[in-house]
Amino acid sequence: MAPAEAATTVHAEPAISVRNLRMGYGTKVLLDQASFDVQREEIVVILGGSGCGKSSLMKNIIGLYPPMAGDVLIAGDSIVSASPADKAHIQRKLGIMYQSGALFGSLTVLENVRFPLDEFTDIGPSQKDLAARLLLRTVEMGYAESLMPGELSGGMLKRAGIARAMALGCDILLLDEPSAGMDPITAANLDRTILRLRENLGFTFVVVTHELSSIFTIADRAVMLDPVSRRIIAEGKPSELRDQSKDPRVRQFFNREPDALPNAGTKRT
Ligand SMILES: Nc1ncnc2c1ncn2[C@@H]1O[C@H](COP(=O)(O)OP(=O)(O)OP(=O)(O)O)[C@@H](O)[C@H]1O
Repeated sequence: MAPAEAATTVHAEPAISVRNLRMGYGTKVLLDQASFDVQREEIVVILGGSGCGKSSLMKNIIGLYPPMAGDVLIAGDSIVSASPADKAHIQRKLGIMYQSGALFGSLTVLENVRFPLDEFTDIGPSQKDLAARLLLRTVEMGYAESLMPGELSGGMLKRAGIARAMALGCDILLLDEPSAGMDPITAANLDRTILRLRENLGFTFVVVTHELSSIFTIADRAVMLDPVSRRIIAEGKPSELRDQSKDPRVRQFFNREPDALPNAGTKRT
């Protein structure tokens, strides 16, 4: 394929396209009529109250659970209707890091990052080590390769988790609450890593997060879910949603306002 043609093809489709999705478990619907796109090299955050289905949406996007209705396209290919072989091929474009970072406690950091290469590739051991070292350097963790997960801070665990998620050559990363529970400096360092991966390597990100400072730092767009209506209630640039949304639930979230007190305005006797 000629370079010009390749460039056209690469940018023709959104990285992720969620189309009219209904998802949930059993008969319980968590989200319905959800449609949004994530463009290549975009950072989109998924927001919403606890239990509204953010992690479940990630799992539907990566094809771990089938939606009740609708479709999810990855670079134009449906992950929902793909054959098992095609689905595995599509999933190679996606890397996911769960809330815990989920490293194996009995393996060193380097072995953890090398693990997907051991499982899914037949490249030689020294090439695997080299690839794993490069990935660790990419997330500013080169110095920690021989440490055990139990010796890492929360921020280091997340970074190693990102390196492992990247190991199989994906270009779309889905991160589930990457900065939850971190001190502000560690969280800011992780935000910088995410922005650098986008700038330097062209990664696309979908990030579930509640952290307002992180949202305003990294997100090009936010998609907000609502557990009551089970719909997407807002989509757009975080600063515009904060300042211009007509929906009080959206303004409340972005301005970090508490709920109104039930008896507000009545005088206590
Ligand atoms: N595998 C499952 N089977 C059945 N119900 C599930 C399953 N996974 C999650 N749920 C339920 O679906 C709902 C949404 O869960 P989910 O983890 O997607 O929400 P969330 O928005 O990511 O929450 P949080 O912000 O607290 O992490 C919850 O009520 C949860 O108990």
